[in-house]
Amino acid sequence: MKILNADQIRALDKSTIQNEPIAPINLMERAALAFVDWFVDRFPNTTSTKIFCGLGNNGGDGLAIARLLLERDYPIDVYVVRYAPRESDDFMHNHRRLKLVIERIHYVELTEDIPAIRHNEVVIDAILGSGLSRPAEGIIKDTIGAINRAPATVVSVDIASGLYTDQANSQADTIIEPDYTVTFQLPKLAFVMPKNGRYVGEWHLVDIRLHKRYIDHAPTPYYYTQPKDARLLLHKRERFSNKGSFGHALLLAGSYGKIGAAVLSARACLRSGVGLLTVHAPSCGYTTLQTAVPEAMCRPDSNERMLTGQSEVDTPPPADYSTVGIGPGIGKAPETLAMLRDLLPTLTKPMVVDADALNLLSENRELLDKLPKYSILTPHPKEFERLTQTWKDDYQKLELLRNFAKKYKVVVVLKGAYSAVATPDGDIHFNSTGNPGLSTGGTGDVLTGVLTALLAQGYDPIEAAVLGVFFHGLAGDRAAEQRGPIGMTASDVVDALRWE
Ligand SMILES: NC(=O)C1=CN([C@@H]2O[C@H](COP(=O)(O)OP(=O)(O)OC[C@H]3O[C@@H](n4cnc5c(N)ncnc54)[C@H](O)[C@@H]3O)[C@@H](O)[C@H]2O)[C@H](O)CC1
Ligand SMILES: [K+]
Repeated sequence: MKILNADQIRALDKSTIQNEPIAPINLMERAALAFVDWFVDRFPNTTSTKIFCGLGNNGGDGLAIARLLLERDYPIDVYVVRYAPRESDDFMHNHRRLKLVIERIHYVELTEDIPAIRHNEVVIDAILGSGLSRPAEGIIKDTIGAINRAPATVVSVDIASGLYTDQANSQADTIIEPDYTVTFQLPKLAFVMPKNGRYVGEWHLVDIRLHKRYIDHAPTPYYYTQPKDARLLLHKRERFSNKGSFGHALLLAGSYGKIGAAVLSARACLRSGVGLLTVHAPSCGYTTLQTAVPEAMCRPDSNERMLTGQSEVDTPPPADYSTVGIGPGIGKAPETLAMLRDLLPTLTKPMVVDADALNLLSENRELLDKLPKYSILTPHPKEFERLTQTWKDDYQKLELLRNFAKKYKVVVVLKGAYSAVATPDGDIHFNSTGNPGLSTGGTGDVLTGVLTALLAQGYDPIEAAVLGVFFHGLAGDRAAEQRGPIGMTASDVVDALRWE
């Protein structure tokens, strides 16, 4: 699913109006109806509801919503926040229509006009929408503040008033903090910015049948991965295939005290469909690995405690494996750095690089150019900051992410809420699965095993990253359902992995 910017959403409106064709006021009516269908499913018509309307089309939506809820016998109070001398045409049209069916419309011009809001009420926020062009000031700011301080449930129409659709707000901006945002047709970039969580709440899409051809042709680097997008990427398994058909992966993982990371990534790799797996780990981990992950072959490093790459067990060189995954629990010993330095020039196929392997790259940046093209890097924000620089906001972070992926021709999975998959051609795919329970030790090791398995099976690296992040997050959601987000562990995520 595409994510369009504010200008494109405006152009999409126009294109729908021209090509359907449909009168603007009827598109507004369609949007209002879609919102009301969502609303009546969640709030009974005994719910005391206050609708705050601005003077633009977001406000126009609010007036139409008020009229439609009144027709459904909801106890509605309407407050028009009169912040400017001019109203939009569609606002005026709905203003006239509403006055015919409602006893009284309240006008908020001074702070004393702002009503008290009770805890059992629902506030519908239709003050400012995607047309926000400057921070909320004056009576709008005061009204937003009052709504945020109130103990009511808040539902924002299209986007929280005061939140920019596709650019950073400043810390000082006053923005509605909704429990829900009901937006039209496509998600907004603001919704997948981790720092905006409190200004979005739980967001829902309602379809208002905007012009599909415009959407299909609209250029954007931003995408939102939905279940159907991910499932389309899944390779079907042929009946008569053998383990050789699904690749032989090599995982370089573990150090003294962190053999568990190697166990988790190995188990996840096997749970993600790899044909064969060899784990190269320090010899202290040999018995553990052979016991905990009997399905994996183990190549013990000559060093007891850390990876040097040497082993008395003779196996093919890393380049002969379908894919190499490196990083979980490896530490940053000089011997391990030396192994990485020797390893990279020998590899041409995309690999998976995680955790301390990323940190070693940050500290030895000349190695970045040695990465096989289209390798998948899986930093969490701190590791990404070390690879690049600090950023002032989520939007600058996206630019850093896109530039890094393009510069080194790698796929970067920036883990976190709405994990972002940045591709060498400058696209970013935001993930739709996962939950805060995944921020528990070891889930990154699990993702490394998942991605290594997908590359070993021949998935295109971009597809592997989008697919792997999706199903890893889905397994996290299942684990949270079974154990709760607090009690779940990375092992639960491995056990919850399912590929269908
Ligand atoms: N396709 C869709 O998504 C549809 C969306 N609809 C609704 O239309 C709004 C966008 O309408 P627009 O008039 O462009 O923007 P606003 O309603 O937000 O109007 C704001 C209005 O006020 C001015 N303004 C901007 N920032 C401020 C500010 N900080 N203080 C005061 N005034 C401000 C600006 O000049 C604008 O004109 C969208 O959100 C949906 O709710 C359609 O109804 C249906 C299709
Ligand atoms: K709004």
